This record gives sequence, C-alpha cells and structure tokens, in this order.
Amino acid sequence: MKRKLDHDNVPAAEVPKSDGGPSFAAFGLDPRLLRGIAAAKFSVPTPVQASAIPSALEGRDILARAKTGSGKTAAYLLPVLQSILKRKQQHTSVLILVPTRELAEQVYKAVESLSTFCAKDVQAVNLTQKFSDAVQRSLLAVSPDIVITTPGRASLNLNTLALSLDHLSHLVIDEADLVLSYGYENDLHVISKTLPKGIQTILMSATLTDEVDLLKVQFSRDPVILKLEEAEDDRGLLSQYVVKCAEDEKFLLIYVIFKLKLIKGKCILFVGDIDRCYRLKLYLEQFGIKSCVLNSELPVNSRIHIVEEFNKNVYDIIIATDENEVLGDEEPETLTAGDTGTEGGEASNGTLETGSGGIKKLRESPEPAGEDDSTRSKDSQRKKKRKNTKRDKEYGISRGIDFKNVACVINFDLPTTSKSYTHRIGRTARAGKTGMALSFVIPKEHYRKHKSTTFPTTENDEAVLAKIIKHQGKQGKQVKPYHFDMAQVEGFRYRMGDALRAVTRLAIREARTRELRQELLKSEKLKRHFEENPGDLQHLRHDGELRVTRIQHHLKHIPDYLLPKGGKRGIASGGELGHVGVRKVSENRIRKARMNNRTKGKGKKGAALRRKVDPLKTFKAKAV
Ligand SMILES: Nc1ncnc2c1ncn2[C@@H]1O[C@H](COP(=O)(O)OP(=O)(O)OP(=O)(O)O)[C@@H](O)[C@H]1O
Repeated sequence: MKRKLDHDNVPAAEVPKSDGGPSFAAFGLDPRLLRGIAAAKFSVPTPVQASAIPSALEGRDILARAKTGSGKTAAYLLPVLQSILKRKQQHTSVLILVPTRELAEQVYKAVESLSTFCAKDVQAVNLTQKFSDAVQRSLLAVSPDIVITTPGRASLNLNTLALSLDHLSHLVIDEADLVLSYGYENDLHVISKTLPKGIQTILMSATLTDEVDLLKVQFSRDPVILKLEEAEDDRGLLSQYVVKCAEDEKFLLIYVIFKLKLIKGKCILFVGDIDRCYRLKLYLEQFGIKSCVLNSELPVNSRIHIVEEFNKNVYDIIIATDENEVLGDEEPETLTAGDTGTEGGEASNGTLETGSGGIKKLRESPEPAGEDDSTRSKDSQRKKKRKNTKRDKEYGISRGIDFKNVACVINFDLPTTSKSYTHRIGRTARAGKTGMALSFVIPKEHYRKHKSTTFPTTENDEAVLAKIIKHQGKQGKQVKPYHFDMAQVEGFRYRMGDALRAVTRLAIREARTRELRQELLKSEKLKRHFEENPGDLQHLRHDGELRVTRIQHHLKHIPDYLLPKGGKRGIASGGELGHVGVRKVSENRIRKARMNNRTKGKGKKGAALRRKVDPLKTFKAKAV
C-alpha cells in the first residue's frame, strides 16, 4: 500500500508547549512535524520519546527498552521523519522492520499521521500487503522515502532487486525482541549484508533479551542504551486480578460478567487456540452477546479492519488467539501434538502462510464429551487437513498492536509463559490510561473435570501463575485474587449448560469455515476499496452471529428472578461492594478510597474513581 501524504493547504496548527518538562518543540523538530504532533494530540513527549529523540537527532545509534504502550513508535518516527525533511533528493532512506503485518499497518498509519502536514515530502510504503511481485516492484520503483515491512518481505525484494538500500540512512527494528523469534534470522542476515556502511540504527523493544543483544551486535555501532523503567505513578494504572475456578466456571463467569455488564468498556479475551475462539463466540452468541474473532487464520485485511473498527468503538469484545505466542526464555510447560511450526514462505497471492520455525504454538482443542466415534474419526481426518491449513506467520496481536481504550484484558485461558502474559496485558492501560487484567486459572484438582470445557494448557495454570506473580512482583506490581460469590451466580448455571450443549464440535467447525469464507470475501472487497472508498466498507461488520447453533431465544434475556438479590437498587446501595458477587479478599487502595469518599459524602467522585480504576467495580444489574 502506498499513499501520498498530501496536505498542501493546512491551517497553522498549534505547536505543543510544555509547562516546564520536556516539550516536542525543544527538540528542534521541523514545524510541519510539530503540527502533526499537535494534530495527533500528543501534548508532551513520553519518557521514551524524551530520551530517544535527542540522541537519535544527534545521529547516535539507539537501543531502547520501554514498556508496551509507552510511545516507542513516535520515538523513532520523529527523528527519521526529521532526517527525510532535511534531505532534498528522494530515495529510500529509511527501512523500518517489524515482525507482523498488523504492526506494519499501524506504523504506516503513524507515519501518515505524524507527517500529515509534510505534503509530498514524505512518501511511505507498507510492503506487507498481499500484493503480487509486480505491484511491489512498482511501489518500490519510485523510491519511497520510507519502506515499512517485515524482514521476510524486505529480503525477498532485495533478492529480486526491487528494493535498493544504496541510499539508506536509517534502519529501524521495531519490537526487536520479537523479530528473531518469528524466524527471520536468515532474512536479517540478507538485509545486514546489503546495508550501506555508516547508517544509523534504532532498535526498539519492550524487553532486552539475548535476541536483542544479537541484533545489537549485528546492526548497531556503540548505541546509546536506554532502559526506561516504569514510573511509580504508572504502575497503578493497571490492576491485575486472578480468579481461580473450575473449567466450566470460566464459561459461567464470562456469561455473568458480560450479561450483567460487570465490565464497563472494551475487552479483549485471549483464548488458547482458534477452535476455542469459536467455541466462546458461539457460546456468547447464545446469550445475544456479540463479539469478533481475531486469529491468524483470518485474512490480513480483515484482521486490520477488525482492529481499526475496534479502535473506533464499533465492537466491544474481541476474542483473540496469540498463536505466535513467544515462549522466550521459559520452557513451555505443555505442548500439544503438532506444536512446532514450520518455516513459512512468503505468499503473494492471497494464501495464508504456515507458522515460523522457532515459534511454538498451541493448537487443537481437546475432544469434548458426548460426541460419537464416527464424528470423531471424521473429525480426526479433518483435523489432519486443518493442520495443513496455512496460517499467517506474520500474525501477532499480543505484541505491538495499539488497541485503543481497552478497559480489560481477560485471559480466558492463561498463557503458557509470564512473558506472554506481560504482552497480553500490555494491550490495556496504554498511553497513560487505566486498565484491568483478569485471568482465569484452573487449579490442578479441577483440571479435566469438565471434559467439554477443558483446555490442555490449563493443566499448568498454577505453575504459570506462580511465575507471573514472581515476574510482576519484580516490577513492583501485584496480581491480586478476585473472588466471585459463586452462590450468587449459581442461578445462571443451567443456562450455561444449555448454551454449552448447543456449541458442539461440529458447530465450531462449521462456524470456523463459515467465518473464514465470509472474511475472505470481505477481505477481497476491503482490498479493492480500502483506499478509495473507506466509507463504503462500514457495513462490513465482523461481529455478526454465525448462527450455526440452534437458536435459543430464551437465553438472550435474564428473568428477574435470576438477578442478584436486591436487584439494581439493592446492589447499588446495600451490598458492601456495590455489585454482584464480586468480592475481593484483601483491602486495596481503590476500595479504601471509595470507602473514604463514601464517608466523606463524595459519592459521585468515588463512583468516577471506581470506574476509572476498575471496570469490574461498577455493576448495573441490567440484562442486555
Ligand atoms: N506523546 C504522546 N502523548 C500522548 N499519546 C501518545 C504519545 N506518544 C504516543 N502516544 C499514543 O500512545 C499509544 C501507544 O503508543 P505506541 O503504539 O507507539 O506504543 P509502543 O511503546 O510502541 O507499544 P507496544 O510495545 O505495545 O508496541 C498510541 O495510541 C499513541 O498514539
């Protein structure tokens, strides 16, 4: 995709000023960039921007580690855009390497936004779209200033001589800790051999791992190393909770949470594999709760569209897999058959690719109880077939993707490592906002006790949780227990059972195939119209009912007798916590503040605080 950034006649925008702290203006950036910054509503630089931009403008190589959501993209984009604006001739001077297609699109959008007042002086290309070789060649023929791509795409185009790095002045590797684990080692080798001498490199990463060290040695010269610790104030932005429950109770609680609107705002639910996405979507569908599915099987255009629409608040719930879960330095506790990915090649004709080597994946769901053998043997044949279904190696949503205003990340299935946990929860509490992470954990004694809802990796939940707590503890963060009053939600159990029974393996398979078919069609349309007529595509929703299960209309409504004792009023005024059955064991800061406010008669303020810090804290006993 290539767009001219053409805004010739622009009103003078206000240049952001700071009140004493660092300001963007103090960096000596081009006024057009300052206008772009103002238009993006960035008032002051984030810490990583404040420390990286001046060194980068001095021409130093940079290796920066900063937490997810801390504004790393602008930290490297502003200096490279500045260098492009200073130059007169047009040639490809900046190569930005990212591990995934989604991230490439996001970086492209950030370039577009920050250089919106630079008229034709900045041209950028996102090479990760599924364009034919001929189209890619024509995009590169005009020597765009910035090429954003994955290492795989870059090396492919270097090999065909479509991409020339002869005039390169800047190389950026975003999510540097991830690119090697995506299996791009050989591609990076090809790129490093082609780079001209003396270029400036910027490596951005959320963690400093051995992989990042390798990249530093390969690409950097005496870099300034920036390790941005999280500010004390920011630590409180994210509240982390864990709920220990039985396997089927995950389904019970998620139903209660959404149906009774215990969570305010947008949620991302992470599940263990693609089938599990559809199992949960179909299950929630039974209750009239709409959600979108996001996984590596969907076409890239659909994935990008889903994220964009989610960011525009079109959808509230995304059920996602993070199949390219990076296991990092921890050993995987359990891996199911067929876990190891194979090296994936680049596809240019719309086919999806296999996972990359070095990345371990968790795939098939266990067999649910109550299905006959013939179904099962047919299933296993199809399963084999499905194993060959190509997945997108460049898919990755738990890393780098800027989901906006996510109130809560729910680990419906706990990830298998604390590193994955960190990246998943990094999708909320971004850019100074508050957020919450809620994780379901299956205690060992409950594992495999409810066959139709069991999931293999949960066998090790407790061990993984211990690592998560330790890891978060090292950063001064707490993962607190959250207790639902199961007696209060018990009344919903038979409805859960009804809904679960309707979500058979067959229904899941059908839903998965149907969704893929629909999304491929949408993706084609998106591809053709994305640029010219974005307005035309608004009707392309991704959260429609899949309708493969029998419709049980009665499940969509909650009869009064099921509502928690005392109803809305009783809950709001009477109960100690002010919401149904959600009881925290220990005292905490928020609760104390609320109690203080109550005693001081600051009801409204207290309510606002509650909402801001913990979406689970407000409860309206209202059925959707
Ligand atoms: N100076 C700023 N002021 C306000 N918002 C900002 C500023 N810089 C960046 N942002 C916003 O913060 C959000 C997160 O930024 P960005 O995606 O660059 O973070 P990141 O550190 O790259 O995160 P990740 O590691 O998850 O990719 C974005 O929505 C971005 O627009």
